[in-house]
Parts: sequence; structure tokens; C-alpha cells
Amino acid sequence: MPTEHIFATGAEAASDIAARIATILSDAIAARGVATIAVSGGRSPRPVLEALSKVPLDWTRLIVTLVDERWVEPVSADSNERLVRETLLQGPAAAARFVPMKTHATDAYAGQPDVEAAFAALPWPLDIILLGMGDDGHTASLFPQGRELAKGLRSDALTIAATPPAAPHQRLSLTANAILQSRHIFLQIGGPAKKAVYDRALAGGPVEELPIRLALCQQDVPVEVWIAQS
Ligand SMILES: O=C(O)[C@H](O)[C@@H](O)[C@H](O)[C@H](O)COP(=O)(O)O
Repeated sequence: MPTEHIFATGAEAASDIAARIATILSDAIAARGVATIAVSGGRSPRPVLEALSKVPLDWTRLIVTLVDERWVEPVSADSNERLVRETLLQGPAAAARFVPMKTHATDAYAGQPDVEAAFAALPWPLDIILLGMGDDGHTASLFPQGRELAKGLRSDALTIAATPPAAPHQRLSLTANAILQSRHIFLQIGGPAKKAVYDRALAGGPVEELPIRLALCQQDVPVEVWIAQS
């Protein structure tokens, strides 16, 4: 059962999430000399990443990477790499090592082998994986009805290339196997529609129906759910 933190607004939640993440990262650096975090894209993480960027940490000992990426140039407004560079990797936090997902390959499928090799070289388990969730229950780029969903849920690989059924752009995504190789999973959701999907996911059922269940319906990795009611 995940640990729930409930807030009135996303703005209120953002600073608390950032403080909690910073504590875990600081403890990881003290214990192992390095800390790793993989973050999702989309709208929700932005205020959290901006708040985290301002926290005094030994950023030279931090590895920052992505949960998934749209296969677009890093200058694109849709790029998760751009989101992280514009929000988190600013000021002292720019000293962190960033491991991107987008390569120069023509498409995500051609790029996946190199990304897999880069991610295999990371110090697993990661310390934190920050997930979001769509209204359809997707997380990372593991989408219901996605043609690569079964592979993303069952592969022993760390990453897959995927084409969302409806969302734009080819994706590069962590697999369920990678997501569950983390010391902590954070899920950030906001609004009544997502809360209803979250509650339905918690009630149990096929992971293919609501892929967020890969994180919620397991007991191995502690999950903290940060819920903004509006
Ligand atoms: O690249 C992405 O879009 C994300 O990784 C994706 O999985 C996101 O977490 C959800 O779609 C929720 O997005 P919002 O936070 O914008 O609602």
C-alpha cells in the first residue's frame, strides 16, 4: 500500500516533494557517495524540479536522468531533456551529471540500443524514480493499448522504444523492470480525474488496463503518492 500525501494544490505539494526528494538524495550521497534520480516529463514535475534545483545538495555527486523521452530534438518544447535542463539543472544544480535519452539516431527504435547501454552503466538500483500518470493510467511511456506495452511490462531490458496510441512522438521509456529497480518510487498526480484513476488502479486489476499498477500493486519498492486535489 503506497504512502499518500494529500495537498490542496500542486503548488503546495511541489515544495514538500522537493524537500522529501532532497532528503533521500542527501542520505544516498552520505551512504554511497552518489545519488541517482530519474524524472518524468509533462506538466506536473515542473514546479518540483524548480524547487529541487534550489535545495543545497552536493550536486557534483548527483546523476539525473529521465523516466522517458519524446523522440524530438532537445530544443523542442516537447523535450523532457529540455524540461530538466530549464528547471532542475540551473545554478549549482547544473553541476549534476545528466544522462539524456535522446540520441542522434533517426528514430527511437534505432536509438534504443545505445540508450540501453548508457542506462546499463548507471548505478542500479536508482535512488528515486519520479513518475507521473496520465488520465488513461499510463506512466512513463507505457500506455494502455500501446503496441509495445506487453514488452515494456515484461522485458528484462531497462529501456524500450515505443509509439503511443494517441500521444505525439515516438518515445524512449524505462521498462517496468527498470522502474522497479529503484529504492523509492514517487508518483505525483493532481486533480479529481487522476485521483479517480489512481483509486481504480489501487483497487487492483490487469496492469495492461492501467499500467500505473506496475508501481502501485507491488510490495518490493516503497511508493509515495503525492496527490494535489486541484
Ligand atoms: O513524457 C511524459 O509525458 C511523461 O513521462 C508522462 O508519463 C507523464 O508523466 C504523464 O503523461 C503525466 O503528465 P502530466 O504531469 O503533464 O499530467
